[in-house]
Amino acid sequence: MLGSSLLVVAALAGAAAPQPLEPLVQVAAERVATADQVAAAKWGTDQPIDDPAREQQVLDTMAAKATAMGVDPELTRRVFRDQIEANKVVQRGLHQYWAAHPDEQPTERPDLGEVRPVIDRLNDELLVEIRDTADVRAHPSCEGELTGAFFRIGQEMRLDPLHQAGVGRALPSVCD
Ligand SMILES: C=C(O[C@@H]1C=C(C(=O)O)C=C[C@H]1O)C(=O)O
Repeated sequence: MLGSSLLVVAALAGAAAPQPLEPLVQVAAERVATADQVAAAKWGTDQPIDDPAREQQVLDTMAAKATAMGVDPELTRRVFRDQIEANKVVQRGLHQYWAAHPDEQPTERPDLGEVRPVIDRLNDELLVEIRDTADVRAHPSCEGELTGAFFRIGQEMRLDPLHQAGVGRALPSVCD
């Protein structure tokens, strides 16, 4: 009897505590990772990193979807503004790196028209996470949870410093 209780306690102690913001940070990191493809699509073309029309479309689309899902559209705009800035941090970093290291420039040019639907899908996933984390985002422990998730996901995905910086830029509006 005592033995089996101890086993239960040991199992509970070993089980990872739920980390409610990790899925959100994971999606943000996957979105940041798309910057590699976007940067390669634009490299060597006259297509600028900043595309204000596309940004407006992302913000308006996600705000409308948020409203339909009962999520605050202004919060949604802030969070997605940060995702966009984060993506551009990584694109700029890569363009600077490639300019300085010609050997490492991309040898193929992805089609931006194929990358953007991937970003659209991640946008939808992120909005679901925003909706599903309302309680933890409003809690005083949010910043601590977020910092922990930021470092764990960075390690799990083996992010390099540029991408880790990108994910950091994606997160300031997450906690209420
Ligand atoms: C990712 C792109 O580059 C920039 C970043 C965007 C984003 O993160 O959604 C949107 C437009 C561009 O300013 C892109 O052009 O699609």
